[in-house]
Amino acid sequence: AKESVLNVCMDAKHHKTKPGPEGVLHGQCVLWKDNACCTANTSTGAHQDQSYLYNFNWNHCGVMPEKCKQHFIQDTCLYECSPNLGPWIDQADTSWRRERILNVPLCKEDCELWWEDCKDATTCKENWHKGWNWTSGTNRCPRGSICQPFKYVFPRPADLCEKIWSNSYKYTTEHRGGGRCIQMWFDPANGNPNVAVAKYYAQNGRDASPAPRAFLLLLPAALLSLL
Ligand SMILES: Nc1nc(=O)c2nc(CNc3ccc(C(=O)N[C@@H](CCC(=O)O)C(=O)O)cc3)cnc2[nH]1
Repeated sequence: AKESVLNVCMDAKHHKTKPGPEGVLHGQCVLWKDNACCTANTSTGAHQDQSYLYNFNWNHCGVMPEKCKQHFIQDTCLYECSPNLGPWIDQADTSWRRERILNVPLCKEDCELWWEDCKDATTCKENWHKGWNWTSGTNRCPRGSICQPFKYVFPRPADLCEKIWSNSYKYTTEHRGGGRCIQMWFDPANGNPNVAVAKYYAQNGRDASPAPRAFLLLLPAALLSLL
């Protein structure tokens, strides 16, 4: 098992160097207060429009509906606070972060509810990491782009979850509670379910998924049958 990827924080813009308890985390980030990569300040920023975190403007195509914004806040909390994303940490080497997350297997329900609650919100871009007009100090739609409902920009839930943050997430058909996918939302009364998910992927490889694994197990028999 690759223990080194368990209980770690990525080397990015606002992350702590090591996870640890935080007395108070704000609002939706409270789920991570027993063990977090974010500070209280970062958790507060996660809830603000155009916070100091990235000066990012959710309302770049009109006001983002509250039910949609909740998912973006939860995404920010997971991204900034989770100590269980180690198996998916990758080099980023951009101006604002050394490391990023890549292909975190997001639970089907979390992705689908995010899409459902945002399908009528509007945006002008598919990838929110790059290509904005920042001349005003916050991100505005670049020339030539048009504001459209999410359901046209991201026809399926997978398009939203995967494309919006440059493949931070991978859409999966794994279900919440099954221990094979990362949950953006969970009930902290039952502990953090993502601890076991990170452990599983640390042991089995971050690309572990039932179909390729079954294939790999059968591969020796298939090769022998050729002799
Ligand atoms: N799940 C998840 N994964 C992430 O990677 C993530 N990243 C952010 C950070 N968001 C952003 C968005 C834009 C810029 C930005 O400055 N974009 C510039 C290019 C900067 C560069 O690449 O050097 C631009 O061109 O718009 C920075 C951070 C927020 N939530 C996330 N949530």
